[in-house]
Amino acid sequence: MSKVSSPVLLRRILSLTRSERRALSVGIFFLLLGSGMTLVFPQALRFIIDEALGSRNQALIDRAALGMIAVFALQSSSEALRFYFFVSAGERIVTRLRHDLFSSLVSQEVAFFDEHKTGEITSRLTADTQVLQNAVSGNIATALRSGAQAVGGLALLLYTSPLLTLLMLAIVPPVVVATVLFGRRIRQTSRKVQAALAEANGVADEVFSGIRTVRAFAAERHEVGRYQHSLEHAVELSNERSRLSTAYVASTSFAGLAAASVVLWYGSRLMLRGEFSMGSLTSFLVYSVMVATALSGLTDIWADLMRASGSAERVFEMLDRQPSMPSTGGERIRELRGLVEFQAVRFAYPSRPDVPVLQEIDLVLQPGEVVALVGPSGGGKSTLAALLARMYDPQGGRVLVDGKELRTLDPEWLRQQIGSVAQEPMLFSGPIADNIRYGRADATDSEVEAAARAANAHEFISRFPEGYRTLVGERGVQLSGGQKQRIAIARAVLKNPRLLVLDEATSALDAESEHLVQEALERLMKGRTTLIIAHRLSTVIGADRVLVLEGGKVVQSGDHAALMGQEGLYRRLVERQFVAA
Ligand SMILES: Nc1ncnc2c1ncn2[C@@H]1O[C@H](COP(=O)(O)OP(=O)(O)OP(=O)(O)O)[C@@H](O)[C@H]1O
Repeated sequence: MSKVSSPVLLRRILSLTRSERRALSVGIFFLLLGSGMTLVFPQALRFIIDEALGSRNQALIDRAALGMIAVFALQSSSEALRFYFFVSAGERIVTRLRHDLFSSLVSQEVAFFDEHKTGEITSRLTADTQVLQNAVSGNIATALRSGAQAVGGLALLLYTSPLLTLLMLAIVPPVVVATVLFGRRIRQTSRKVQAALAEANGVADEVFSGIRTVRAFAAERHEVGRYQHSLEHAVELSNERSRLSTAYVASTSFAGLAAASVVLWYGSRLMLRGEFSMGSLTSFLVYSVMVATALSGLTDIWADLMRASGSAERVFEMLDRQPSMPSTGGERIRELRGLVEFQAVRFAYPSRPDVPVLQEIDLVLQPGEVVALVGPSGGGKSTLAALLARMYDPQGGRVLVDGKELRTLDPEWLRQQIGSVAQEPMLFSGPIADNIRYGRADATDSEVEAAARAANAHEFISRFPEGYRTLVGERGVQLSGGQKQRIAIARAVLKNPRLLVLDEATSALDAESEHLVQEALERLMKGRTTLIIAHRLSTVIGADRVLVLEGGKVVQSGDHAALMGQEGLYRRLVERQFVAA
């Protein structure tokens, strides 16, 4: 489960702070000042008891009290400043971390997203990084302060009485053993807790994005149950973690306070024998409680850091993950003609490697040719289209454009050459114009409008009071299916690609809408090499060639008329499926 050792992880967590060295140095300065002031306090106490009370001198008592107030004022303001510098640095660190993590996530190959739920991924981005932020801004600061107090306190203890100090230090070895034993288990459990929380997040995310389906099936109670179940798992694990942490913290803090009691006992005997003054014993005790508290604070923080390490492991794992498919780099073809070839292509989805989806596909699309894919559901049509856009790499055979294998081409460039219109186009929240511009951010307003006209979208857009500035919500819910399709077509028009991958909507549009979409698509396909997953008779009739895909193989190919002339799947499909079209 945990592959990295704690020191390596801690070093990596610490390395995050490098960019904030200045702010943190200032924070550490105030931290040391504050801790120093805390250490001065017992000295003042000793002074009051031994000197001022001893000599019954009122003026000395007044001076000592004033001095103490000054010490505390300095200590509190240093603490406040320390807090401010550490927390603000922590915010900046985690912001940068989230940015880097997000960049790494979005550049992962598509197959990665098949294997991970979106909720799980966003949980890494938010929950895990939050735990890290707490570690960086809170725990490290407190650890430094406790460390400074422990070291300073010990030095003063040694100075006051080496013998009592050694007595006190007898607790160190058992505490170290407990730290090592508990630390490891806490970290492992923590990792599991974060994973379980991510799982629960995944469920929530799925339900929210599919809320219409949930509502339609009145499945709210079922989903609440599912969420509850995954939460319970997280709670179980986090209870286990709490048990471990509390047992650890309680036993170590008991050890510390027990040691202080032993010191009190032995110190009192020394005082009775006249070897120790009252003030020294008091200050010694305060120092030992201080050191014990600091040490138990340190163990507390250690437990917290181990928790953070569980999250850190997950975050760093993701941050370091190299996508199996690069997103840039490679050759660019100067004047793309649009010749597409599939040569003996074999493919299975990486998430289900033993289920072959495409088998020995051989296919040539001449520049400008429109090829329609038809076939029974699950036959592999969408998969074939996805391979052309290089969403995945085939396990066998090659896909080429203009004679160059896709793997050798710059993926970013390749995707600029491909326009795609999905069955349910995805619109991003923002103005309509920005959505059309998605494929070409530098397009001018008049270019956007021209594209919308070509896509038969201009008219309905200009009917909105705000025209092209109309906002579409998340997933563009307030637009109809046909309108979304036309926005997606406008996007493709604006991009002006050589290659097109189209997925016709299966859902029936009303006749008017249907006609507008169809017309826009025809305009878009003109002169471009097009692979279209066809659901309408008019599309297959208009295509230069039709391929019938069944069980991942091309079982028939030819134009509509030729295929209708043959006994076979195509004719059956047309008679059955397209009858109504
Ligand atoms: N992301 C994925 N991960 C794993 N398997 C997948 C994935 N997408 C599709 N499949 C599987 O691959 C096979 C082919 O699916 P594909 O979507 O290519 O078929 P299709 O012919 O386009 O079907 P439809 O007409 O219903 O859209 C199916 O068995 C499907 O279960």
